[in-house]
Amino acid sequence: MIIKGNSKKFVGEIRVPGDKSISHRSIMIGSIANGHSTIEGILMSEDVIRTIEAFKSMGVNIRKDDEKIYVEGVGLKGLKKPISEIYCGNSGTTMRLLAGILVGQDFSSTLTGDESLSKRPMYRIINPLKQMNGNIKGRKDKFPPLMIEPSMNRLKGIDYRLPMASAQVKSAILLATLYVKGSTRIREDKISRDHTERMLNYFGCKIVNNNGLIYMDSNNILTGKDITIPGDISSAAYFIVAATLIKNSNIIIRGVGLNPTRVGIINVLKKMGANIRILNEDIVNNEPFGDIQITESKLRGILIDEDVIGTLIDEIPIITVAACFAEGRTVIKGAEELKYKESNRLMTISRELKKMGAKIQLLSDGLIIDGVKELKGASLDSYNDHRIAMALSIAALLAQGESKINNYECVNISYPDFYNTLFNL
Ligand SMILES: O=C(O)C1=C[C@@H](OP(=O)(O)O)[C@@H](O)[C@H](O)C1
Ligand SMILES: C=C(OP(=O)(O)O)C(=O)O
Repeated sequence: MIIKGNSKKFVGEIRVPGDKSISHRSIMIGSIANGHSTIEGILMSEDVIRTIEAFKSMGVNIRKDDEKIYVEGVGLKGLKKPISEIYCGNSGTTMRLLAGILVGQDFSSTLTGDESLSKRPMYRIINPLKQMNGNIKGRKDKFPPLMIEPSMNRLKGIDYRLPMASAQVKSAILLATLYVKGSTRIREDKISRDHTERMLNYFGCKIVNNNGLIYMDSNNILTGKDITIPGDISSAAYFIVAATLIKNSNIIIRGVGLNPTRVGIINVLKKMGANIRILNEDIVNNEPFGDIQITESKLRGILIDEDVIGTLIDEIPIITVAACFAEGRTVIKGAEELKYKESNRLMTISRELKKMGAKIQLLSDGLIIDGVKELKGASLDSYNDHRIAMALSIAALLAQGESKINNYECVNISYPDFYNTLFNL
């Protein structure tokens, strides 16, 4: 993909596709609920398609027409043994959350992934699921594939302190709790997204998240529901940063999810000096959403520390791009989790932006970014990581001269329409 720099103003209204985290959960929870669920606004990207295919392979009837997805929930115990391994592709969310559901089934299953997912850490879910009496193993007990055997109705609740801020680990435990005797208590010291808690609650489950202390009872019955999925703030993030930095820009992004555990990008950019307004706030199926208006503004460097990292974890590559154009120094700390994503994002984003003239120091748990006057076009690589490809594309638009983004097709993982929306703007 060739991108010419020096982009002219962004003006207009856009929508971004449905939230990826909520899309995965709508299929998973809809499939194991009793009765029909209708889902509007789902993200049809490679990661979410992996989740849809996984549940289809376990006998769930999932149909799509132009606008909606119809899921015939089979109930907690209604899934069937898949005829082969379940391939989770590039999707950590698919593998980790699905493992939580599968430890509660009466059949054995194997979860595999692509080259990137096969290197991502799984001990973080294997450990708590084993403590719950789940019968789950990984390669060297740490990596995919995951092999799961029936636990013979021996699953029990757990009292667990999350060792890292991870919604995927928390969600695997909560989904397994649907199949246990007793109750589960999870303590999270740092915020992670709470879509699972919100959706389980919406489907009728007894669950509370009180400032990071989550309590869930067993013996829940889930009932199918209608779900509308708000736009993905992680996808909106690229346009929010672009409109902030491109002269005379003024855009509105309609219908974006504004869950407080996800709006770190907005809080941080505002603190850096961005002109961002939230309009028309509302709530749908327990999830807040609204419109975001962004006008061009000057940014200054700030400290982004570990307390907020969980609320903007997937946005750090694009925040790093914003920081390159801010006045002064931006320090990102407590972001070690970025090393365990589709690529080591601390390393990949800093390495590629440096090719454009960025001033970035790599720390063991973050980055120090000194603002520069300009970036220059370069030949860049995404490392097959969708968030890196999109962040670099915005950097390329803002740079002087032309850039080439190699391996840009990975945007299909979370945002197949990314380049269409970008070039229309
Ligand atoms: O639960 C989810 O939907 C996700 C949680 C986050 O991962 P971790 O739980 O590993 O932090 C995030 O990076 C990922 O894109 C989606
Ligand atoms: C890390 C991500 O997703 P996952 O963990 O589901 O692969 C992401 O979308 O940036």
